Formats: sequence, structure tokens, C-alpha cells
Amino acid sequence: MDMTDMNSAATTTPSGRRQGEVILDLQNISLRFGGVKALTDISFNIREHEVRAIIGPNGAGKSSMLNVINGVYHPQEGRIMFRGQQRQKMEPHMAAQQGIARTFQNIALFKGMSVLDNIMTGRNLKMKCNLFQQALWLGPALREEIAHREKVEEIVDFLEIQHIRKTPVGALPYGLQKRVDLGRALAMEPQILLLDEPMAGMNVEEKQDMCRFILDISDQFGTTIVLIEHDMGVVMDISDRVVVLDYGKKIGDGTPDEVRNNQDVINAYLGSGH
Ligand SMILES: Nc1ncnc2c1ncn2[C@@H]1O[C@H](COP(=O)(O)OP(=O)(O)OP(=O)(O)O)[C@@H](O)[C@H]1O
Repeated sequence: MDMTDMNSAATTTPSGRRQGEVILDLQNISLRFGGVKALTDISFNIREHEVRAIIGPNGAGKSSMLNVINGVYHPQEGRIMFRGQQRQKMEPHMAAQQGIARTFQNIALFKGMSVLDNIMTGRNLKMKCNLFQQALWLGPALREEIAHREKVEEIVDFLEIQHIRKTPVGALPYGLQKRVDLGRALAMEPQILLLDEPMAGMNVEEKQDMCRFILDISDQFGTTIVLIEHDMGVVMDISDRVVVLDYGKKIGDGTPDEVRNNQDVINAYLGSGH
């Protein structure tokens, strides 16, 4: 069964994770760059609390799709429903305000700044005091700063990076930088967390840690997670549902088992050595 055919009622996945209603519904999305068709007539939905993977060979359109969700690219055709309302054209900062956060394939952190300060940048959108209040260190600004610092410390504990809280990010090994990047996105307290190749460049142990954190985020905070990942083992282990793209078209959509047994997917992707 194509999972996009399901109605919007809440359901439970084979993994036993609770799945809420459809939070984001992408309908007939097409995106072109000049003559290049990056995405062609793609429809799928994302349910609250699920781990949803987008997979496909190189150039399939995965990053483009993430950028559509994030408001970086505006599709020429199709519409995006957010909690049942058609989403208007919007910019990435507006997506962030709506509770959509993302991590990047090439980590986008301030390398000279400490782990704590980098994660704190994720709180910027939530700061209510104006610059004047902050500059004069007035009462409300002070209280707000303390509350944000507490939230950041919670995230540091959650991600088990207490020992490197003061370390400049640039001095950390790659796997830990990825974890800090995840912390920065988590600091936004997102409803939907977009992860662009969260395991890329990691060794086996680092991948296991990242998998554990992703599942813990899902279980403890109920965050909806959308991820692009090339490591098939990881995708099949942690995802509730998987959408498969190839040459900008959707060729599969369903549970890991359904996708694994989909002949189109086997031909286009799993069989091609990716
Ligand atoms: N900004 C852009 N300008 C022009 N073409 C683009 C742009 N972004 C993506 N494309 C093209 O759109 C197609 C899909 O690319 P995309 O990066 O979305 O694929 P992908 O599945 O994420 O690939 P990879 O796994 O290699 O990262 C490719 O043909 C790519 O060259």
C-alpha cells in the first residue's frame, strides 16, 4: 500500500512508535533549475512524531526536497499543506519560526566559538528582549538570558557533551561537531527536525551514537524527524517510513520493509551499488 493514500488519522508504525496526524503534506511538487528537472510531481506526507527518511541515488533530488520543505527553494508547481493549511511562499527564517529546524550536510557552525555559544545561537529566534535591553543588561534581559542558558545546558546534558561545553567547535573531531550541530537545531525546540546526512563521514561508533540520539529525540520530545541518509542500514533501522526518489521522481513510499521489497527501488537504487 502506498502510505500517502492513508487518511490523516493517527496510526502506529511497525516499530511501535506512535504516529500522529499529517503535519506536512507535499502535493505534486515540481522544481526546475532552468532546464534541469530536480523534482517532478512528487507527493508524500509527513506525520507528527515519525522518523521519515528520504533516500535515493546521487542527484535524485533529496536535498532539493529538503530545501523545499525548509523554504529555501520555491517549487514552480504543487502545494504544501502545513497542519491542514496551505503554506504560502516563505523564507527559511519563516520556516524556523514555524518550528522547522535543520542540520546541514556540511556543518554550519561557528568554528571559533565554544560548543555552548554555538548551541545558544539556536535560541536567537526565541529571544524576546530587544538589543537595547540586552545591551544595558536590564532585568528582563538577564532573566531571559538565564532561561536560555538553562535550556542550552539541558541540551548539552541530553547529547552527553558536558565535557566539551567550553571547547571551540573547530577543535573537535567531526563526529562531535555533527552532534553540536544537532544541538544547535534542537535549541530551536523544533516541531520538525530536518537532518541532512546526519551520519556522513562518521565511523561506526559515531553512527551508533547518532542513531541513539535521533531515536531519543523522537521518543522523549515527540519531534517529527525527516532525514536524508545514504547509509541503508541506518535508514532501515531507525525510520518509520521511507520515501524513495530517483531522477527527481518518486518511485517508492512506505515502511522500510515495503521499500526494501519494492522492485523499482531495488532496480534503481539498492541494485545500483549506492
Ligand atoms: N541550485 C541548483 N542549481 C541548479 N541545479 C541544481 C541546484 N540544486 C540541485 N540541482 C540539480 O537538481 C538535481 C537534484 O539535486 P539534489 O542535490 O537535490 O540531489 P540529491 O539527491 O540530494 O543528491 P546527492 O545525494 O548527490 O546530494 C541534480 O541534477 C542537481 O544537479
